[in-house]
Amino acid sequence: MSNASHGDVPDQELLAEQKFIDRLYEHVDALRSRAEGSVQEALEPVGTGAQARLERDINVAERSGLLAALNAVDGSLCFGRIDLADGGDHHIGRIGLREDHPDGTGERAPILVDWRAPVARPFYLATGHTPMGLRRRRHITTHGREVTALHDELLDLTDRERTGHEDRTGDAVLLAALNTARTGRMGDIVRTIQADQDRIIRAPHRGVLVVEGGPGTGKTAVALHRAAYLLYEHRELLARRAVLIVGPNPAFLGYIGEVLPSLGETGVLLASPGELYPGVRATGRDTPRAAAVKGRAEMADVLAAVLADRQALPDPVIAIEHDREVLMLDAGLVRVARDRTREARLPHNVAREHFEGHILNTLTDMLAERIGTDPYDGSNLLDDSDITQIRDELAANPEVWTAVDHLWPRLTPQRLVADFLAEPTHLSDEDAAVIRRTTRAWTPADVALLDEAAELLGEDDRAARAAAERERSEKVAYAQGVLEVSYASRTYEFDDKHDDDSEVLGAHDIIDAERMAERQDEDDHRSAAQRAAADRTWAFGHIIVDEAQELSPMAWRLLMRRCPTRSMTLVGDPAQTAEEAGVGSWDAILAPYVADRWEHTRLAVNYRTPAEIMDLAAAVVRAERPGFEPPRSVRATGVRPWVRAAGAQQLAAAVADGVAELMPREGRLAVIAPRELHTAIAERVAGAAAGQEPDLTRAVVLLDPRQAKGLEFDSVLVVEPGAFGTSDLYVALTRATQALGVVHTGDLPAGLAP
Ligand SMILES: Nc1ncnc2c1ncn2[C@@H]1O[C@H](COP(=O)(O)OP(=O)(O)OP(=O)(O)O)[C@@H](O)[C@H]1O
Repeated sequence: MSNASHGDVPDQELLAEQKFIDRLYEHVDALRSRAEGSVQEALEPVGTGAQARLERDINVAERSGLLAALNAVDGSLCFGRIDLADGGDHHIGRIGLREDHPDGTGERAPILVDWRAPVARPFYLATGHTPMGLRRRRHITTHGREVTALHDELLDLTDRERTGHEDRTGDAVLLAALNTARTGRMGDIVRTIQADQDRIIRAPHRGVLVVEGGPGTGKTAVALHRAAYLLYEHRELLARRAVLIVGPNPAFLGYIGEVLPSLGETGVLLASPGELYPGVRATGRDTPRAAAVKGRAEMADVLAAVLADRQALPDPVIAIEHDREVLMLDAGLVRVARDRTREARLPHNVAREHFEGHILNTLTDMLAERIGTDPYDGSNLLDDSDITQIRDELAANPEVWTAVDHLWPRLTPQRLVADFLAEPTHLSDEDAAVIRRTTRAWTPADVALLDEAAELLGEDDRAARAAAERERSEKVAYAQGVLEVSYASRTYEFDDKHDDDSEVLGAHDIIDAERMAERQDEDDHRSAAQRAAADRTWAFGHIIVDEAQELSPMAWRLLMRRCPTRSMTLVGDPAQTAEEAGVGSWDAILAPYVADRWEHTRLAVNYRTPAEIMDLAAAVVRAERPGFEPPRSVRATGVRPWVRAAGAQQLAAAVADGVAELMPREGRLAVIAPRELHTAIAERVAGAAAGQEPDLTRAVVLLDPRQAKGLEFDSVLVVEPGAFGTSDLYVALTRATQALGVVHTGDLPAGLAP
């Protein structure tokens, strides 16, 4: 709330900001109604001409992109202002806006600076020691379109002017954000990005950037804001190639799903590792052991060996009847054909054509020798055209194809992996038993195997590709012409940069000629992210992986294939590793792909968990690893967490009491308990959301420790901590922003016991 008290005297500073914000919204409303009108217009039927349809597509893409961005930022458009030491100021907001210059020259002057623009950077980094040319930084708090508070920090310590809104400690806005009741959906942090976070968000590093930090250090927030920043900074490339954000499970992706739209960005694909194989929904669940076996790097070799077994040899011969002759394909002949085919080092399905050729040649030679040999001198009486005719006739014999199908079958990834999981080979008996499949459902760990299989098999689509390529080059030439027209007529002012080749969302920026040509197909109006979701071989412009410590080596192989440029941001915390399948160190993850060419950064301040709770959580880890250092909590609340014993029969009742006690007036509470207790607890805690993907926006949510990963709540009640492993317990204890209780019947783990 406003920190200035002026009695009945209107606060001039507030009034001035309100006037400015009103002007911004007038501008936005005008832009919006123009954009709405033109989307409508652009959607009007346009006849059947290719050119008309293409122009309509450009218009719809361009205008609806602008509209979506304007809608997304409504209500929190502008949140800051910087006053420069040499006069002048800039307002900072979620998007940049320009308006007509008052001098009527037709110039368009920036009135709101996008938070990602270089001009806005001092807003996040300037300090009294390093003012970066600033005199003052102002945080503007709004409720809807109304300005409700201002917080000013003087950065020029010699300046005597006061506004009446001074924030002496400089952290009032941050602390208010941290103490706000949670909604069950992660919010953006664009108003209060801290300097160490800003450096990561804007890191110019183009390769792999690893961001490590303990619970609540803002790793997820930073990763998402980095995505938004990169989309701004490299809009042309990234809008075309899309950004992929990988999170541990669909519930987590739902939790973070609103952050980027609130920053005006929608061209991003969010997916969990189980969603990365188009056409497959991984609804099954593996045991941790099975996921670990399936995730091992050796599985790549195992699958290759499994596939090699499918390139069979006759046992002992295959007899083919042809033209009253019987041709015998024996193991020796087929081995030669197989070795020659393998030498080409092509994926299995692509290599099949070679194998067919070798087998046909073998049979042709056999037959030619049999029917064409001169009985007197042993020479062959057949000429080339006879040989060709024999070959053609053999190629028309279905028995030949039955043999080829047996010896070198065409396979889909699904077939190969399903057969392997039904009867696993090339593994120890113990590992085979662990992964043998009992249901038909695919699991997230299977997805990496399917992807590996798809690589090994390849797709024999050369004929289709050649035809598509011919057609496409004609369209590209045509689309290039249309784009040139679009570039010449770029107009609108969704921009705060002065140079003209920056961030305007023009058709020329978001779509290049090739993509435009593809889009020309009447029913393909998909965005890059949508196209990427449907294409296993899509190469993303950038990949962000959250909870990166959980991914298995096989999952890394899949992700690295999706990002040939290795432009990636990986965030994680090895101390929170839950999955057996997870890789132990960044080195182990990255060495096979980028050797040591990756950067490591660390976040050390915990913005979520108050110091009192963090002390307890750290004690649990220290009991196992004495030197363990948790991140430093940015605030203390004075509220101590409590630990209570309950009788075995009273556990559910004690949980219900704990919930009543910890229930925040506003906000969310989570009960984190072993899954086998969920039914009993749900009976006592009315209205709690539960299940595989519980609705996190409900007041009370019942989770197991794995589901709690990455989430946060105002209050948390941890039940039966003795049943959790150390890292799961560490995760569970660090989810609360305000209050924590623990209820147990059994022994307490070391660190929690008094
Ligand atoms: N600069 C900031 N301003 C306001 N809130 C912040 C800031 N940085 C982080 N937060 C908040 O702190 C909380 C924790 O952030 P986040 O979930 O990104 O942490 P994390 O490192 O991913 O945690 P974990 O590893 O425990 O999942 C979130 O509510 C986030 O909005």
